[in-house]
Amino acid sequence: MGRGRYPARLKVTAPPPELAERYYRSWPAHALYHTPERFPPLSAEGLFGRSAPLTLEFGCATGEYLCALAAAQPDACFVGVDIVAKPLYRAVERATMLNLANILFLHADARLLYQRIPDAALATIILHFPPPLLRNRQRNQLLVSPQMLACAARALVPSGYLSFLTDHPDLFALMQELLSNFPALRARPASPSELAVFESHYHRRWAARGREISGFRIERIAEG
Ligand SMILES: C[S@@+](CC[C@H](N)C(=O)[O-])C[C@H]1O[C@@H](n2cnc3c(N)ncnc32)[C@H](O)[C@@H]1O
Repeated sequence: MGRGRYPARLKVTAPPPELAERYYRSWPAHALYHTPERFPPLSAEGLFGRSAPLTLEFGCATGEYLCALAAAQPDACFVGVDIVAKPLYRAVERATMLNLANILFLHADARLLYQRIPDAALATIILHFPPPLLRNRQRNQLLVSPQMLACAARALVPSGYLSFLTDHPDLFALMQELLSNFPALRARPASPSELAVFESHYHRRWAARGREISGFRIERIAEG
């Protein structure tokens, strides 16, 4: 079954400079790879200049889910990352309409960001409906990976958690298999309604197609 071309079809334009300055950063892959020290640490201090619980969404698309969280929790900070720019332009429109002061969108490859996240910088990581790139030639593009889990095990605060949802049974099984190598992370299967405060565009889309949606709540174990 096709996964759709929704972001490619979006009719949006790049935000004007004042809104880009407020809500949008672009961290190009070649610069992140060769000169990562040019970029600030991915933390509340580094990006917002304040100390606050930080939620990071890998693959946030149009920011629908993250903007709703940011509006509900004005004292916390939120960063949405996506490798495609167009949906992030829509995310900036949403943040502007809601006049949010606690959210940023980062145009970047999540896989190159792990190294920029300091230890214990994140309260929550959201990984909802990442693309199931399970063919051999796509495997190195997967966000469900040992590198992402190693990042979570180190970058989450103790008792912080990663919320993972997928409509793809093989991706769920892969996550389960990888988790067994991370004793610092305690995972339990969790229902979509426990993990998501509401259903995003993709959530609704896969549910409407009758796909079973499953997830894990993956917590960093607090040191004893
Ligand atoms: C199916 S959408 C899910 C959107 C959102 N999380 C939701 O729940 O509705 C997956 C998103 O992951 C993004 N993505 C895929 N690989 C990525 C990567 N390496 N880094 C950042 N974003 C990525 C895609 O561009 C796409 O917007």
